[in-house]
Amino acid sequence: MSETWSVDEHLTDVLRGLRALEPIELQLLDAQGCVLVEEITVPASLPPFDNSSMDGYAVRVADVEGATRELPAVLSVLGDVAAGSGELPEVGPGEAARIMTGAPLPPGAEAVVPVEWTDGGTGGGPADSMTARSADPDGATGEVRVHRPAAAGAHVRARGSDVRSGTLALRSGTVLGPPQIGLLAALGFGSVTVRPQPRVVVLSTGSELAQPGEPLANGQIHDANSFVLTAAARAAGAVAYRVGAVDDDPETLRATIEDQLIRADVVVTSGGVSVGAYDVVKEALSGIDDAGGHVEFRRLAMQPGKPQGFGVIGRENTPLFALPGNPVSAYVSFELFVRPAIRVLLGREPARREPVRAVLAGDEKLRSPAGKRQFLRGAYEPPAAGEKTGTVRAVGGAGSHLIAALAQADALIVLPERAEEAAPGDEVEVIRLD
Ligand SMILES: Nc1nc2c(c(=O)[nH]1)N[C@H]1C(S)=C(S)[C@@H](COP(=O)(O)OP(=O)(O)OC[C@H]3O[C@@H](n4cnc5c(N)ncnc54)[C@H](O)[C@@H]3O)O[C@H]1N2
Ligand code: MOO
Repeated sequence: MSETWSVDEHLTDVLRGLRALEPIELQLLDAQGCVLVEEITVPASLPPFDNSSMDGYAVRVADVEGATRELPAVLSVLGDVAAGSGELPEVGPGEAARIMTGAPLPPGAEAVVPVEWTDGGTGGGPADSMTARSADPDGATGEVRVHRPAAAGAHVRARGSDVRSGTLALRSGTVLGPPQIGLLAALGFGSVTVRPQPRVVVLSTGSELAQPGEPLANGQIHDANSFVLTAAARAAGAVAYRVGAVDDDPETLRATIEDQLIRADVVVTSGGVSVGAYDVVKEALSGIDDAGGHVEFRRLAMQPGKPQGFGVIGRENTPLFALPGNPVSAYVSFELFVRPAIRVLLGREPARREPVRAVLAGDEKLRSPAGKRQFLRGAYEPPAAGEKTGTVRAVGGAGSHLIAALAQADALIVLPERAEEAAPGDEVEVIRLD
């Protein structure tokens, strides 16, 4: 491990061999966050039929022409048309049908007058609302007095006014968020063809690790990394499986990883990659596996996150990231290398987060080791009204064990290799973590 790689060289090497996952057909809700790989053409117009946008009365325009409170149009009510009604009355001259929002406009009717423009069939003043059918089963009989005229098409949502049959609803390459899933459902698609979410298996290593919720024996700490990395994988759009902590024993680790390969598009480990006598990941994965896979361990010119392992393992050449064990190092490494890899597998562009510029706030200089790219934790404030640049202040120090400060941060302050310090008021590069 004498050579040192830059952050950019490592990321390029990591992404070089990765391709988006092969498309599969998924049920709508399983496709959330996935990239669509087919053009969706509208099979049938939406709405599928002319329907009412108000609770009221479906009328003929000529019947309500000139109607006023003093001289109402008096129409005989044929009955109710509720949403979902399949059988519709024919509305003839002098007639009206009581109609609910979303119900099909019955033949003969040309407009809807809202119930508030009528006496609601009571013979009294203007109605506020209809009486529930359960309380007044005869509410849709007798006469209704209409107090205002309505133009043709008033309060009617025309067939195809949302989307027309045969037009393009969603382009291939669209990321399916809640509104797109809603549209697909409205169009009647139960499943779609997408690039699936990568399955990421996360395991941490270290005989000192205890499961959160369990008491600590002497020398033990709770396993934070398998949780932060699983959560980060989910936030990046993957399906993540947390295996938990494996003891510092190379045979156990090898066997655990092998068992997990069946459900992994990516494996992420934490810990055991530095130069100690118990650095189990390095020990278990150095060299070439039975299927010809190989994990390379490197030293990067960055802080935190100096020791890194990356390669492919098993028969499927599954990418494996061996991240350093310090919790901040593990998380920062994930954001810089694993997240872009997940985005590539998802087929999502851009794979990397675009950094933004921000003015360094606070009253202390930040220091950075020469020749290393440093990622300090920061709290970012977007630009104030009229400003172009936001501000960022450092949260906590540079130590890679400072997980409490990490939890207060929403950004990484990037100090480049050439910089040894940044002073308050300087413009710095920031990677936002939201
Ligand atoms: N002589 C040297 N020592 C170290 C070097 C070096 O260059 N020379 N590099 C340091 C750097 S930088 C890092 S980063 C770490 C990386 O160490 P490992 O990846 O081997 O990780 P461990 O030794 O297993 O653990 C490091 C640290 O993090 C704690 N840890 C580990 N896993 C978890 C977890 N799942 N949850 C919470 N905390 C965890 C662990 O207890 C250690 O304190 O090596 C330095 N040493
Ligand atoms: O690479 Mo280590 O992450 O500096 O603590």
